[in-house]
Amino acid sequence: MSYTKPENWSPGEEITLEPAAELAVKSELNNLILAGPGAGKTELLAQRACFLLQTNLCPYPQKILAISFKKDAAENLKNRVELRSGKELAARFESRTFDSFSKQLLDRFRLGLPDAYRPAKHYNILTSNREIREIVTGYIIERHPNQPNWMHEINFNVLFRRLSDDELPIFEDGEDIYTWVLTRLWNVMIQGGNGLPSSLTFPMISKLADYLLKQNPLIKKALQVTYSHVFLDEFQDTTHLQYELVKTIFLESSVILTSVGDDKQRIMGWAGALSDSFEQFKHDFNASQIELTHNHRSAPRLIEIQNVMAKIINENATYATVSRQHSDLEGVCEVWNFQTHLDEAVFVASSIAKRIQQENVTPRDICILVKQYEHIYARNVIEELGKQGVQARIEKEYQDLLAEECTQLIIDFFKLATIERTHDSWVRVSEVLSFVQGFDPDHDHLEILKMESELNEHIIQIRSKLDRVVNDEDRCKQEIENIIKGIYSFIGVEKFFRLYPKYARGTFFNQLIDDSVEKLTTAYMKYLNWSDAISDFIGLFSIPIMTIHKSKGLEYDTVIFLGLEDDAFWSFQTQRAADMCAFFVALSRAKKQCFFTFSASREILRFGDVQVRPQFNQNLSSLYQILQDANVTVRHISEVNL
Ligand SMILES: Nc1ncnc2c1ncn2[C@@H]1O[C@H](COP(=O)(O)OP(=O)(O)OP(=O)(O)O)[C@@H](O)[C@H]1O
Repeated sequence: MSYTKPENWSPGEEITLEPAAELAVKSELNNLILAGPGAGKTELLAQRACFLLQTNLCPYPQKILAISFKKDAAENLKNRVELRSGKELAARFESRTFDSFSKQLLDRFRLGLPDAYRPAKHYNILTSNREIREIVTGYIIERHPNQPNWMHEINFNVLFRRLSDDELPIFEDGEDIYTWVLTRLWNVMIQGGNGLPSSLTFPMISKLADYLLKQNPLIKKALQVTYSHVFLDEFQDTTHLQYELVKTIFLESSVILTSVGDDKQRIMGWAGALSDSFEQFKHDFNASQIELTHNHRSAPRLIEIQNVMAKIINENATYATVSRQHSDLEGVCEVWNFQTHLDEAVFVASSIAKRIQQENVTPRDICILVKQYEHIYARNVIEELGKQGVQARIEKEYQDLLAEECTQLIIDFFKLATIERTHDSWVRVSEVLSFVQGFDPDHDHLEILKMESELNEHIIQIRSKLDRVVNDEDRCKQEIENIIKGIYSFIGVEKFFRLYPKYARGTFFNQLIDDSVEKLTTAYMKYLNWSDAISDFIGLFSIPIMTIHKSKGLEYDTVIFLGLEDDAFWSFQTQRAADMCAFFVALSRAKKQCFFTFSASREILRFGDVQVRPQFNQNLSSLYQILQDANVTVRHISEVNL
């Protein structure tokens, strides 16, 4: 492998780094990089990874660890690095979510925990507080029926918080009822019994990983040697637990940390994001602060509005400047007012349809955002879009599945068997196969040629099977399932699991395969041709609909936010800062156009029922005032306009 000298390294073709970004890319110190939306924070991490790998400043065989919040963000970063530096170098770039990183630590080093805190090998993962409450009220009461009336003294919100906050091991303190419950809760969740499997939540997993590293300094040392550099993306949303784990592993080591973030996009406060993560990081890691000012994403008019909002969220916010790719007047932001959600649906759907038909915009360039309950807020818009021949889908049902390597591989095999020009898929599949087989691309030429010829054969077989799929849902599903099983037995499931150990545990892999089979069947039955079915599965034909939380880090030509109303922002009075940040995230996803709707009546969820209710914007009046001050047009759309 030949490496580039640091002084000769340059970023990719379309990328120009502002001086502060170049400094951050090449720095050999701990840095906190602060920048607004679209400033290229994620891009900067990708560039920095390429710089460190291509120059060998991350010296072989050491690795870079990048931690993101969402699976698709981690995947996106990994893909950008792979694209620029090739799979071989990118193999030393480990891009993960916090949850997957802490789970991997626990799974690998579980035996380093004392018995009392060692979960079963195949523990269950719980994702809701409701399940924990059931364990407390069911299992603990059953085992300790004679305890005093402690249930009445327990505030479950405090208990949930302390389950992830209290240091391990927990010591019972007679003065503190919570320690009594927590000791038993940890015990029953770790050991399981009476029909309950060993069960953990992700915060508990993080806590256990932290505990195990504190107990085993040698494992900690090994991690410090494994990684030369660590990246922390979206650092504004780091929780206390996550930050503790980072400190436990990397504080006072020679590992170089780069954190990037934007305090105006802090929208995970409800999930325990630290409010002073930037200050803590600078202090603990003696990190320098670097600020970026360009906005590479949005048109000038939108940046103008973002700048107004940014100052209100944080009076010290840096003024974002326009990157050169736009003309001065570009960018549209409007509020659309309707009498009913049905009027809203008709107008939104026809505006979208018009834009797609007349302006060369694809469904994937447009995004519909809501604050919560996508299926309620967007139901009528989806229906109206359908009438106009435009598909829209609730993206969370696909986002995680499509970000998985095992799903991407299935898509690549299907593309190779059904679509003609698929060079990228060929390269990806043959790279995975070489990796799985342990071939060295510089030396094992003959083996790779043989493998590629077998791959070709296998693809021909898949093609003939796909050609025979019939217009019968059950048989179609069965055939797709067989083809996918065939793909994994061709690759070698055990070997594939060694490359991605996350799939070897529990039923995760099987669930992903079942889900892919289900969704591919639905897509095929819709089009009865494979090229369209695959495009549909990966979402090319549909407008994505998601919550603001799910839209973090993403960007679209046009963003339409449905329901800028008091009911959607029900906590605005008590959580003004968090809701302003959420609004800012929505606004800043748009490259060219951003619309917010208000409807005087709409369907909302009330006491478990969907009901039509009048809507108001009094609680949001300060937000509307900001939009008015920024000269955002408010359009009243009546039946006449429809
Ligand atoms: N240096 C650059 N030159 C040109 N384009 C860039 C540069 N950096 C980023 N971009 C482009 O600008 C857009 C925004 O970049 P990116 O997603 O990295 O921003 P971000 O700061 O992470 O945004 P956010 O915080 O809003 O999620 C992307 O389309 C990216 O390709």
